[in-house]
Amino acid sequence: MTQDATDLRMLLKDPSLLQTRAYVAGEWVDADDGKTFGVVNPARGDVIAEVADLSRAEVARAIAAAAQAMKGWAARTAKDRAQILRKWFDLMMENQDDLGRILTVEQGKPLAEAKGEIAYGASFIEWFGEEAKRIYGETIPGHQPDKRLTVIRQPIGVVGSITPWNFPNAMITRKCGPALAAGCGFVGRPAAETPLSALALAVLAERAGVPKGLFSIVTSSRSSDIGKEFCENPAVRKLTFTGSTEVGRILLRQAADQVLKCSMELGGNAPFIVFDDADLDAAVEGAMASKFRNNGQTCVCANRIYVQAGVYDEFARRLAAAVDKLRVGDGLEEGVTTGPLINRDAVEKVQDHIQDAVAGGATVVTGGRPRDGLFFDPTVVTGITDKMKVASEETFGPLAPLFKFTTEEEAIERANATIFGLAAYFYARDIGRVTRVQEALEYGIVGVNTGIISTEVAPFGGVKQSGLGREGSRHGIEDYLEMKYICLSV
Ligand SMILES: NC(=O)C1=CN([C@@H]2O[C@H](COP(=O)(O)OP(=O)(O)OC[C@H]3O[C@@H](n4cnc5c(N)ncnc54)[C@H](OP(=O)(O)O)[C@@H]3O)[C@@H](O)[C@H]2O)C=CC1
Ligand SMILES: O=C(O)[C@H](O)CS(=O)(=O)O
Repeated sequence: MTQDATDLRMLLKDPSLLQTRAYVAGEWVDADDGKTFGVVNPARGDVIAEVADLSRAEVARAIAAAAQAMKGWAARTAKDRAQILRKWFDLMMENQDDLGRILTVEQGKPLAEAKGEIAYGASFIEWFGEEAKRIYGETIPGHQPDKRLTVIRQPIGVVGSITPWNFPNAMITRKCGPALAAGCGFVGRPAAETPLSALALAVLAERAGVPKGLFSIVTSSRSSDIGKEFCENPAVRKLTFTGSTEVGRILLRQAADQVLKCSMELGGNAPFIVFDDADLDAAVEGAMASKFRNNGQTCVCANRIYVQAGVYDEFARRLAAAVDKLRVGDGLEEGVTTGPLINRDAVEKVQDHIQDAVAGGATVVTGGRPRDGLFFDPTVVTGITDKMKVASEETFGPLAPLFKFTTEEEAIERANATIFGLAAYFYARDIGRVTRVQEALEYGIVGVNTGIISTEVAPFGGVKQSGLGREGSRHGIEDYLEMKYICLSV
């Protein structure tokens, strides 16, 4: 499919938001060796920008600058830090349309969804600006007459951040929001596929008054090198990562040498269970929202859809009808609901899961084929069994595989039979069943009669091999603080 090359600057009200140099220690810089890497529009296949390709040396400078800048930043009052974060939030919302267009062009999601991510991402900056003012300590009754005991909480230090391509704005703000609110310095390395959204965030951080050097965005195609700098540089005291469990394991191994504190938001394999007492129309609506958000490219997407035998055929029929209404295309086009996948590997993974299922006897009810470029049919497949790849691997694409079950106990056992434990969903109306199932599911997040759970006010994170720690909520700032116990002898 030949289409005009994307001229992103023509799409923006404020073209200065489109930066291709890295933001290091308060300056916009090229790589020391002048190298760049290309950023591709997944909907059209054209290179939309050449971005500075940094090595460890530039990242080390960003870390040193963050360590220096955080001394003054941590000494400011919480209210002062909160006011600057609030200004950053305001600027993100004022520029929501431009930030959304940059995000759509580099990641692919439809503009309406991209603008939704900007609001979601901005909400973490707003939320943690408020939480900055609630970092309380405590006093403890002394264990001896001459002892006065207190506990204070202080910023952990410089934070290294590595984030994925599927939410190029919100995954960064879900980390830098609490980090800056706590008084930390922050060095963020965005995915090579989607650096432009991160650089636009840095433009607005500068305008909001975030001190030079405190916040850096280090763009690089050499992800492994940057990860090693974060894990080996003694000035880094915290590593926060969102991405696959496979890469999370690599980083945890590397972080062990320095006993580096880590937050890990990793892969998922979400079950979506429809019981025979469910509101079927609501269940279809929830399955559509959970499964096809970001074209299935989120870690909390329904990956396995279990339907009780009595309603299986009717649910499959209604879901296929809803899927057929989706409109696949360039996210900048009006009315498009489903963009491209991020790259060729992603297309091949979806195709592999479908071919594996059909080889095992499953039936494609609708969709099932790749289209031009990186586009793929939204797909529903019935007759899925636990032996198929889609039962144990995360598809990360627009495939809705329907498993049939008979009893509540069987559904819970099969839903929990995975190394992952991020999000799970189920639809039922019997209050006894709702109570039993929500407590029995081994997941960090459970959606009951809803397919969308993401909000800045609630703790987001997984159990088992889906991660360590929580992001968002009043808990999300804890990972950026250290607790100090002071024993004063009077
Ligand atoms: N739990 C959650 O919130 C999320 C989980 N994921 C999971 O990630 C997978 C797909 O996303 P994807 O981005 O491909 O995940 P990856 O884990 O491959 O990449 C995530 C980030 O890590 C970087 N990276 C890759 N290898 C290394 C390394 N050795 N050292 C340091 N950094 C590295 C990548 O850089 P680059 O891309 O430049 O190689 C990217 O910025 C799925 O399994 C999905 O479930 C994704 C998003 C959110
Ligand atoms: O990376 C992801 O998939 C996000 O964490 C999912 S969400 O927070 O946007 O729901």
